[in-house]
Amino acid sequence: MVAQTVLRNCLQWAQDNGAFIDPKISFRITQEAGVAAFINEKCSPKPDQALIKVPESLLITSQQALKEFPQGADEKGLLNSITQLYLSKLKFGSNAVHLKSFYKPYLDVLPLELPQPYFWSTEEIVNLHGTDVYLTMRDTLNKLTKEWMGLCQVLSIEHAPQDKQLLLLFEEKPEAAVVPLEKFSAHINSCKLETLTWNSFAAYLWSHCIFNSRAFPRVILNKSDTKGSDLNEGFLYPIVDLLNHKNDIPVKWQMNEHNELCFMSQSGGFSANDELFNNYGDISNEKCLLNYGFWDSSNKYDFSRLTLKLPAALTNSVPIDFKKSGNYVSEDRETAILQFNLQPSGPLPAKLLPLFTYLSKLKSEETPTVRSVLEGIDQLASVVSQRLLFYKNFKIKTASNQKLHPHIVKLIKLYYQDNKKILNVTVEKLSVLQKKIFNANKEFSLSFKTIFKNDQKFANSLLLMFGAINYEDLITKDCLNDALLLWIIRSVNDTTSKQESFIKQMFKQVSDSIVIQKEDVMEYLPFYKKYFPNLTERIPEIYNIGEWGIRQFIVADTVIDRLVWIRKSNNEPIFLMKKDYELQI
Ligand SMILES: C[S@@+](CC[C@H](N)C(=O)[O-])C[C@H]1O[C@@H](n2cnc3c(N)ncnc32)[C@H](O)[C@@H]1O
Repeated sequence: MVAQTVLRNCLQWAQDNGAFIDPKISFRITQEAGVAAFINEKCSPKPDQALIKVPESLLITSQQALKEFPQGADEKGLLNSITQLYLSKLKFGSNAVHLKSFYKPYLDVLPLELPQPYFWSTEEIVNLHGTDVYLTMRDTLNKLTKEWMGLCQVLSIEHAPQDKQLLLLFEEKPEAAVVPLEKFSAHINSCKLETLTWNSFAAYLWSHCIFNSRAFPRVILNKSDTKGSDLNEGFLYPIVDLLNHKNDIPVKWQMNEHNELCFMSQSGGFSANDELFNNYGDISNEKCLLNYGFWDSSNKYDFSRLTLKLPAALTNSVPIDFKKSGNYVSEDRETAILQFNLQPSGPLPAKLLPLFTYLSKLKSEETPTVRSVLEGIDQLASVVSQRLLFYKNFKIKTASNQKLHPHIVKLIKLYYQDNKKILNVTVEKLSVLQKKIFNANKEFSLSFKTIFKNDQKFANSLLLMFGAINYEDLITKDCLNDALLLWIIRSVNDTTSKQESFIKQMFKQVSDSIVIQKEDVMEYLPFYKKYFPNLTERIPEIYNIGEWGIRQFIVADTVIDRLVWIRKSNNEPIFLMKKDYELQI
């Protein structure tokens, strides 16, 4: 944490060089969030009233960086990287560079020790294993190292001796291979921040994290040369970058006619001791953690990410453009990776249920049906529940002789807790949605439990056959499917009843179109012999009426595939009339 004097010197430096800081603001150092700005007395600044004005000459931009590294002038895509390298040089260059720098008071206020997880110890990072944050960090560090190596090459900068091992890791690996996160953390932790050399990877990582957590977009400078340039290009904005973040806070950054970049808060009124916040963008906790090193459990923009790895052919068969919907991450010949952000409140991600509905569609269903959507919800709930187990089972891992930083342990626990909460809510949402869809289509359904209750004659036959006294016994005795097959044939043979007509219709449809091979008959024969002719003789009032040939069973099995949805929550088979379901895709 920076010292009071360092903070005071920075504020003084800015004011001595033309910055304006409204006297109603004071900056203090807080335990939870480092430097923070507070309002001294009750006030209501007007929406266009600048509370802080910083002359352009105090900003650190790519222009200054290019003066230091003119070889990079043609590398338009590398401007942020070059500015970050420049910041490394300013902060960690030999004392002479640093001490002489105009920016010294500002550089001193930039904390050496950063809270972002890139600087956590290997023992702390192990606790992120299996999370999205872990994968993002690993991929970012791989990308960043390559970017830094390329930059050093373009700018003819020698590598620092302490990076030898790190460079070897990349030289030994084939281009596409990824270096594990633990290798990076071992390397980063072996570097002492106080004695970093400016051209080292750790210094570049520090700069990258400072830039990521403090830079502002160049477009706000309103420069004529901004047009057509990289929208991601950033610059450092001393003093205003001392403000902490809050989602939804309305703020404005604007250049005035005196070339001062102004900060306006549009929150309306403040009470004494209110914190004056900036708004870094409405960001999720994952971003808060990775880019800024903090977590806010009340964050309404939070989400839990659901990553799905599916066979590419399967995703391609679904008529949804995942690239357009922003769910698509990558694809090789065999696998497609899709991501969906599950939010604590609000609806499910738009394309998630359609995806699972299409994946649950039978060949015999040309379009999504009530059955496929109900089945899709079950499949999705099972995927979410599996992920939920991962978060639920988490326990902090630590080697007995290793002390983890209590603040980091708190962040890790919050990460798991809040992801768990979101996934729990999602499972609940899916269950409510499933009930809603089922109830809306109840008149087109027939539960086997009800059939069992109402058809006493048939239930008695099952008692004789399986010893099943009640419906639950069918499940425990593992004969539910056999009972279903027998009942379908009984119902088809019962020509007097007008009920269950959709089942009879489907039976006829399958029976008319099915081509039965010798192998099918062989497959069903043992099952058939188990019951026939025994049943015909013992219970002729059911099993000697109509047709009970092996063919009937083969057809009935297909009818089950097409019409029966087994409700996951209680394993109950329910006949659903084939009915289109309109999905919003
Ligand atoms: C742009 S700087 C703000 C000034 C910073 N507090 C400092 O000490 O220099 C961003 C950093 O401030 C801290 N920060 C910002 N907003 C925060 C918040 N709402 N809660 C906790 N820390 C926060 C994080 O460490 C973040 O990386």
